[in-house]
Amino acid sequence: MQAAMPVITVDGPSGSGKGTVCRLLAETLNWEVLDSGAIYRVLSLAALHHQIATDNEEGLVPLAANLDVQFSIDKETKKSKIVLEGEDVTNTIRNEEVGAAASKIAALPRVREALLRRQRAFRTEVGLIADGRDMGTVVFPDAELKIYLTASAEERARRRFVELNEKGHDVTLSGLLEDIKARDDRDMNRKVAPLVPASDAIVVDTTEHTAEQVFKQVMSFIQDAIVAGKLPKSCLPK
Ligand SMILES: Nc1ncnc2c1ncn2[C@@H]1O[C@H](COP(=O)(O)OP(=O)(O)O)[C@@H](O)[C@H]1O
Ligand SMILES: Nc1ccn([C@H]2C[C@H](O)[C@@H](COP(=O)(O)OP(=O)(O)O)O2)c(=O)n1
Repeated sequence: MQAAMPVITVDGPSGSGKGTVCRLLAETLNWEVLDSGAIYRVLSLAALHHQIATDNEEGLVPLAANLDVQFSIDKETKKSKIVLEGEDVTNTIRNEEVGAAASKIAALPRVREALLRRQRAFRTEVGLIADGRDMGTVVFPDAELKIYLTASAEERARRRFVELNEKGHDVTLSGLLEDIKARDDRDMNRKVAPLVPASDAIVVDTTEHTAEQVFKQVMSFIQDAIVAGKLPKSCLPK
């Protein structure tokens, strides 16, 4: 039987820089990315389309189990594309309302259970960078390297403000800070798979660091894992 491919997990709260670091890592190592948050976001949009409330666990479980979603990478732009029930939802799922609804749905134990197999199926021919909240604790507890990114809520709200402003969204810094705190509270205090660093995760506070600095630091952890024999040397580019 073929050995399971290596996994690097990157967990942390909203705006801590997970997506940015995961994209850079995937490009450098030429590995696949699992954006697990996008799965929860897509499910919350599907629930909206099918008029299923975010607390209706009975209704959400079959929707999660049969979610008609495709993740792909556009060959020309190299950007990821997400299609739900035939509709391109790549941008729609990124707004804060969908994020908040995703966080509510994500608190339901049977919904999480229904999405487990779909997430684990991302571990295929090459290595996997897994981005989320419970990648190191629940989905890939045997991952070769686990990173937990964090930053102050104020800095994370500031980052989102800059990002959404650039995209032309009408948002306020105080509103985003409130949203981020509410989401942290829900994600960290739910009963199943709460957002916590795995006991064997390396915690990195990114508040005072640029994305480039954080990426370099994570690359140094990869080097350490190679020296320790946890990751194969072949995972680094020639
Ligand atoms: N270390 C950093 N310093 C400043 N801005 C950052 C940093 N890391 C990411 N960003 C920016 O902050 C925003 C949120 O980052 P993102 O990677 O989407 O976070 P997450 O996936 O954890 O929610 C993006 O606009 C990104 O460009
Ligand atoms: N592995 C995961 C990923 C996301 N979630 C939930 C909780 C999060 O608030 C929402 C949205 O996650 P997402 O990673 O897209 O959010 P951010 O980009 O970090 O703002 O989904 C989860 O419970 N478990």
